[in-house]
Amino acid sequence: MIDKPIVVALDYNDKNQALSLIDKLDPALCRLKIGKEMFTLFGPTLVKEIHDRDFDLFLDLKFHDIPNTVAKAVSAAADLGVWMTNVHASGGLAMMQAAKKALAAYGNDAPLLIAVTVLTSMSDEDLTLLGINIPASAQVLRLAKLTHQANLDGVVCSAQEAQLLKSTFGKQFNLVTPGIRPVGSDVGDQHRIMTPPKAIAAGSDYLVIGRPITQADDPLAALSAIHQSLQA
Ligand SMILES: O=c1ccn([C@@H]2O[C@H](COP(=O)(O)O)[C@@H](O)[C@H]2O)c(=O)[nH]1
Repeated sequence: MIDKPIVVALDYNDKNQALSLIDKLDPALCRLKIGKEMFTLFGPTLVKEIHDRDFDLFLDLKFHDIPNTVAKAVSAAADLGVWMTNVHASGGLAMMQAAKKALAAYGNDAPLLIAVTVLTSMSDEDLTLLGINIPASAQVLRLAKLTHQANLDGVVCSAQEAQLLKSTFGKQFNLVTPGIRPVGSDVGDQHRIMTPPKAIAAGSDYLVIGRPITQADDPLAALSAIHQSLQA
């Protein structure tokens, strides 16, 4: 198991609420993620406030645009000093290659660049509605191949595809898996889910976990129970 596999997804509309949770967390034990909601509300200032607290930050903005625009967007993310950022693999090979090339200028300071395959909220039926008539796992594999070809650092997928992708692309290709649900927690809008220990056993490198922690009555206790479940 990778060091610090848990990435807490902070999806709050209240910065103080987020900071009050962050201030109770230990940067030696977990990483953090902010996405479209918090970055749109609080921008680079929040990124700095999180970095000031010594956390590795995944800036989950899922860029999906023409190559030139995405290359500039990932460079802007790199300028913020984030640990990881991402694009949508369905933006295509040329877009992912342009993004990767833009980060070369940052050398060892470049963030990890990964690509979203199929959102964990989507089922096979949702793909059919988009005219994609193959199972989600097959579409994930197809987009992961493109991502690997573009030399990105890994993909966002569900833990349900982790075993297939690890055996296809090997250890170095990072698998970042949202849709993590401890036994008994609300599934919400997620479809392709797995528990934390099963996700690690399947080959997930990073477990992105939001509401099971942030919406818990005691977020610290929820996080600590997940930690414990991974040590067993
Ligand atoms: O396929 C994806 C890509 C990103 N996400 C993000 O992960 C978290 C999950 O939060 P939960 O509350 O644990 O469901 C959230 O920020 C999503 O934007 C994803 O769920 N699936």
